[in-house]
Amino acid sequence: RKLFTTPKNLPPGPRRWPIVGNLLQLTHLPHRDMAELCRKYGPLVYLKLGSVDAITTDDPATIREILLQQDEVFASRPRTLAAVHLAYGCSDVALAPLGPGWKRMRRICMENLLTSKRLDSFSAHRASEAQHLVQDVWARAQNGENVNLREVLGGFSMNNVTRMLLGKQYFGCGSAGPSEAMEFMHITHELFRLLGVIYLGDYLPFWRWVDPHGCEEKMRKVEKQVDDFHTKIIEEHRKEREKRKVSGQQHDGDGNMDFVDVLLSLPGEDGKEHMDDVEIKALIQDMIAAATDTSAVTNEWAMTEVIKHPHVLAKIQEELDVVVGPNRLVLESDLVHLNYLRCVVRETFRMHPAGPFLIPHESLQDTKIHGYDIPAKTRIFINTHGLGRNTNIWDNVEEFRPERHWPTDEIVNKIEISHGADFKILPFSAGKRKCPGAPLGVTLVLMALAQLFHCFDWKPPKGMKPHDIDTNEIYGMTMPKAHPLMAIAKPRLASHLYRSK
Ligand code: HEM
Repeated sequence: RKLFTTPKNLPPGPRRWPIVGNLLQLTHLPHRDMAELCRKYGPLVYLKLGSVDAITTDDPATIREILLQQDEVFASRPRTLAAVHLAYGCSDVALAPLGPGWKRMRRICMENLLTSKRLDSFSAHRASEAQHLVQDVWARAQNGENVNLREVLGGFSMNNVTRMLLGKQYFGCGSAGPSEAMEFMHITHELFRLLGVIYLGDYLPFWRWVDPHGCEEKMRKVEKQVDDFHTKIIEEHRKEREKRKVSGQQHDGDGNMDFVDVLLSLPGEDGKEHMDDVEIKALIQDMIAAATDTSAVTNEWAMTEVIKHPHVLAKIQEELDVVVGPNRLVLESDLVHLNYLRCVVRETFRMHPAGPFLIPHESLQDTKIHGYDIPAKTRIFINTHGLGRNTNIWDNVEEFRPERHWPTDEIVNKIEISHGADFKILPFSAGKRKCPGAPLGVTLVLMALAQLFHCFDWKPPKGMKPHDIDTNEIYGMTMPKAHPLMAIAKPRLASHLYRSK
């Protein structure tokens, strides 16, 4: 067939081996390998991963071309085995291919779950979780313990998300109970891990039949556990609704409804009275996966960099002392005024983006970028980690310097924490697939950081200097720090503020 087809003018890239293509050139940190390839071959690089065509880029103009100019072509998702097993056959939002199914599920999210009105209705929950975070760290600080920031920040994100989605708190005084919390944590961790794995069976069809590490078997096991968990949650909610109906009790408005309640009350497709359980489960599953890990990972990185740079901590606290003062805790309404902290978050996203490759996109048809041929079904690795360290657009890329985001030429109203018109950072992506939870994500990140820096001084554990703290990462769907961040917290406000309800 090769003799009769016109050879494709593919983007430049490394030499490929038969069958495996470039798969063996990728290490356990593929975002770093791909950034290296962009340095060598240019802003757009072609790779053959087994039988799959792939391109990668860390260049703002090329990213804009893919996510905005050619959004229709590149906004689909590959049907990976993890997506099939762990996202209800790709019937969710995040891993669904572009099409009417994705469009409908995304609209349900945008119009019913992630509206500002709905998010506002959970502000009291968020305030109580912020208070709980402060009390938790305070208790640990009183005992002179090192604080495991991964644990406390993970608990904060998880509780916020599960209270909003499922009406349950998993950690702390009102929690659902230790065994249920452990079960939930275990399932979600395993799910994240499997979603992040580059599974060879997706690239080399024969590998799937051999599956020497039993990867697909593990996916099936987690698929079943997740489904049992969601079935239980839906049944509990149905029973509650039934009880309320029998006792004639009403929700006061829909302000008290968690996401499962909302989804149970929505009509289904084609005139059905209700949405299917599978659709509800897929959406809930998506929201838990998309919201918890991203915000917790970002917070741990921000804390890491700030504790490594004491002068940054001092500047954040200076701002907090002016905006909030020493006599109360931070409120959500303060967050828009914390511009230096907002620069810290932008700088964190530059150096440690939560999704190093966003969620991989896939092209729907043959197209061209910069004159090169891009075949249909090409997998797109937009390298946000490489973008933040691209020396063509950033100076001193390894230096954590929030000031670089402070505008020089205008009066600062509010520092935006998104990609910005120049596409130099891309924490929430852009175009059709951009993150629909960005406002909530930004609030969760800013709130946790503002509370922790306002209430406490932070130092590395005894015997360590700030610059000893490591910043190694682990690759996955999200990219956490390799080792949990431990630090010493010293309260800096009057003690009654830590105890108040
Ligand atoms: C700091 C927090 C967060 C970060 C950094 C983040 C980042 C991202 C990124 C990079 C994507 C992939 C976009 C693409 O593939 O082009 C994404 C997708 C998504 N995010 Fe977020 N996110 C965060 C919080 C949230 C929250 C709180 C929710 C919902 C409650 C959420 C829901 C989603 C969904 C549903 C998608 C899939 C969108 C689609 O495929 O159409 N995210 N997010």
